[in-house]
Amino acid sequence: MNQSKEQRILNFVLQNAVRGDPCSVVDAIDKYCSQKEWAMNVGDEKGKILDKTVEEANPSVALELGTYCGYSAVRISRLLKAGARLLTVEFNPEFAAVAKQMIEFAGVQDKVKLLQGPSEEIIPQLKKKYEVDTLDFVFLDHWKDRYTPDTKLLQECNLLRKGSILLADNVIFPGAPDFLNYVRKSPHFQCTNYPSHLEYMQVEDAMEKAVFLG
Ligand SMILES: O=C(c1ccccc1)c1ccc(O)c(O)c1[N+](=O)[O-]
Ligand SMILES: [Mg+2]
Repeated sequence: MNQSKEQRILNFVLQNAVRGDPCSVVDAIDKYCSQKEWAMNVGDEKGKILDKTVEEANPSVALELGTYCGYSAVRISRLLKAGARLLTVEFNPEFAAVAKQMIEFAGVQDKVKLLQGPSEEIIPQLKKKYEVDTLDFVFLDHWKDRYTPDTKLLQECNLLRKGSILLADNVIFPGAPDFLNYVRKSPHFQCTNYPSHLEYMQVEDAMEKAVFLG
């Protein structure tokens, strides 16, 4: 059966990266997706903004919405302190299967828990089923029309605490206008915009950081 683009990306990583070396996995994905086939990984330019925000948050518990092939899960988890964990949610089972192999090859499987299913079902389970108290960092990179409802759901489920940092990808392209409107108008968030470009393209994009104020 014909391979999917995501399987081709994984195969390139298996052939060209170093097992147990997360940076080599990130670099291999960026090499493939910039030279061979575009894919919706956050990429290296926005990835550097992600890195800085993860370092600022220094999370004990982080959540990612939108695993895709595992690029940002590997990128985030390589920066986590000992004992910290990343929960990453992917709706698409084919993407999740590729991401699982990507995470294991990178050697970060002990830091990362991959949850396959709809974010709106998984978020309400985080406290009881996944033993989360509150989230220190949340990376939003899934369907853009889910950013706002899932942010509201995180608040309703008491998963945010004073100082929790949300970072949203693609707020310019493809765009998340209702999310920008929501967090920028809310008295519960302090927002910062980081202009950048769509991964592997010369198209304007940006990331938005929203710090929960309690
Ligand atoms: O929505 C798309 C998209 C739309 C159409 C075709 C391909 C991708 C997209 C584009 C860049 C992203 O960084 C990203 O996270 C996404 N996404 O789906 O989550
Ligand atoms: Mg994205």
